[in-house]
Amino acid sequence: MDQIVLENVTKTFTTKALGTVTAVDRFNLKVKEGECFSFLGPSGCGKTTTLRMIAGFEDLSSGSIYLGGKAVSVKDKNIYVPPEDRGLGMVFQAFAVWPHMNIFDNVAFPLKVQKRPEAEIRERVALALKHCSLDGMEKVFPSDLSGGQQQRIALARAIVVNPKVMLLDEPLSNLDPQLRETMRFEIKKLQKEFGFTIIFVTHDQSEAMALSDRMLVMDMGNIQQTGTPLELYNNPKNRFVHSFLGQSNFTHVKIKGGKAYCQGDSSRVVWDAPAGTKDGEMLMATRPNTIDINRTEGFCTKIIKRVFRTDFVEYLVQVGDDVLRVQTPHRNLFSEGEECFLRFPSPMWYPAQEEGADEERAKRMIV
Ligand SMILES: Nc1ncnc2c1ncn2[C@@H]1O[C@H](COP(=O)(O)OP(=O)(O)OP(=O)(O)O)[C@@H](O)[C@H]1O
Repeated sequence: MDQIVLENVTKTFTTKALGTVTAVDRFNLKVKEGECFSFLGPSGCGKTTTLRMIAGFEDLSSGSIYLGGKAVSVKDKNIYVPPEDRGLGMVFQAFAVWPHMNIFDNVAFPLKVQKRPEAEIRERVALALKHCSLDGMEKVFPSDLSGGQQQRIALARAIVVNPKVMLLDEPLSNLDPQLRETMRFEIKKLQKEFGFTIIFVTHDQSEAMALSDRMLVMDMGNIQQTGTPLELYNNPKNRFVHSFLGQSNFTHVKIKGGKAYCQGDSSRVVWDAPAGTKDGEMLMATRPNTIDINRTEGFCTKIIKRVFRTDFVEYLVQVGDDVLRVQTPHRNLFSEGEECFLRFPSPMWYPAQEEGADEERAKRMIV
């Protein structure tokens, strides 16, 4: 069953400084029950606004939202269900545990708002604390706890209402990298135990890749691509998605008769273009760790620079007008200035004119 459905959801904001900005533009999405789904995108692309509309904190400019098959926001029918009646758990970036309340009272708060009987509150808080490894700490105040423990209070407070949907907006961004890793694991564990559907908002690609069953990449209010982490990483449909998920090289080439020629050195073939590619300018996109650098076969060039990193060696090499990064394990090392050959197994190909898309997007947003 689809647990969360967004149909043509649009949100515009009007401010004196910027005029009207389309924060979310005709957004369509279906998230299945029990799925962990991430929104990924750069700052200002509309992730939080979308989440806030699902939560009911933000009105829609147009479109509809359904949770568990029930209409919760339908603009043209004036349907609006307030946040507390949407059956959601939420954890936000500034996780806002109340410093003047002990752990028990923090976690019990949503149930007290719902005026649940005392005995039920005690039972449910105890269960939530146990699942978040906070049992026995009921009387402790948040100020005496670490960031990770405080984050657990926020999680316990979210799961105590038995939500069908959990909205997580950059919930780990205040934590150090090791704790982030642990908390990711805790969230997945809680999801398994409680079976809720997650929408996870982040601008951290590795976090989204590690947590999600499916995810989408947004840019300037628009969904660029939706799919599993692997689909998006291996088959990014445009240059933006390619560069947002992992590291990218973009090589300017000119296609002629199925061959990709160097820009800046038009007599040299870099690689074969896919069958049927029309003549003209294109971008050949590669990941630095997929380029085969060797001493015998491929496009001949020289090492401009070599940099040692912990897990790999990075070389900078010239291909036509572009400098590419190549990353390989620490063996068969090349020296700076040494001749080398490059092979590009399965590059992606994008239109060269996509380059101007950033300005275009910016223009489109101010109407
Ligand atoms: N209350 C508001 N009034 C005016 N403009 C707003 C408001 N809230 C958001 N915006 C604008 O809407 C756009 C999307 O913002 P949003 O916070 O959804 O982005 P985001 O992807 O969550 O960014 P971040 O990762 O930085 O949190 C931005 O251009 C932002 O300036």
